Amino acid sequence: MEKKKANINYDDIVIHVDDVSKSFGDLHVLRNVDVKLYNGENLVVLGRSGTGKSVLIKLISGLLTPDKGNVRVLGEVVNDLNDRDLRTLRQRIGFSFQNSALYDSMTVRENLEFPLVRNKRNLSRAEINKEVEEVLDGVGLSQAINQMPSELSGGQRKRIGIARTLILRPDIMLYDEPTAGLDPITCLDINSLINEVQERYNTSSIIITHDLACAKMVGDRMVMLLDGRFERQGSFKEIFDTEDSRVRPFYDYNFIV
Ligand SMILES: Nc1ncnc2c1ncn2[C@@H]1O[C@H](COP(=O)(O)OP(=O)(O)OP(=O)(O)O)[C@@H](O)[C@H]1O
Repeated sequence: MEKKKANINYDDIVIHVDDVSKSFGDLHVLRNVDVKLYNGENLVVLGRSGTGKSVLIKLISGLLTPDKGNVRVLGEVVNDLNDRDLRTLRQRIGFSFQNSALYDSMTVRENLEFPLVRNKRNLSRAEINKEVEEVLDGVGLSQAINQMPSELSGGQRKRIGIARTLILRPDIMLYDEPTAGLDPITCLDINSLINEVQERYNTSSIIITHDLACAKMVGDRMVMLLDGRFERQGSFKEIFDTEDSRVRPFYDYNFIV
């Protein structure tokens, strides 16, 4: 399923990982990596386990600093920011991670209120209710407002997790393996949601995935980490139009085996 053309502003670079290298001792994870995320774009990052995709996300969110090069996010050089400015910047980034679980003892409403109350302290009760209802509607789960997470399916919990991130109206969304562990129909559902979020909230997103159907459905552009570099960039077709033995197995495993 090909993706609908998105409204991308190629004059506005939202994230620029600019000639970045990162090593841990003798392990050279990223070598002179250069990648840009444009305003309104969904960028898919592919790569084998252990190639440095999480390291890339940690560099973008300021949890790691590069050995060389700069990471620019929303006009700020992340590696130059002090703790307070980094916290402010992180509020503009939504993280949808596999382990960003919901609080089991709270209802869906309470789960969604939590980041709002913590980050926007001066909101009235009516404003909080409005935000919660709007964002739940946005992920198609208005009816779940008073349910406990344990009463929801894996796909629904994932949707609520994304809603909890969206409630702070981030400019950027970072999705780490959004379809991992979900059945194919729920995967389709989550992929559609990622595209709906892009359209409705005008977000720019990085999606890390091993699921090529997901990559194809949500990605406006793809990059593949190979031996510490983004050697392959482009459309799905451009990435996989190769006999490179480091690349072919991704395609073959997803679509042929
Ligand atoms: N803080 C750290 N200290 C030492 N080594 C690290 C650290 N963080 C990551 N690494 C190493 O860097 C390499 C890349 O790790 P990373 O977690 O980015 O891989 P990944 O591509 O996200 O893998 P996966 O798809 O399995 O999640 C791994 O070999 C990992 O052990």
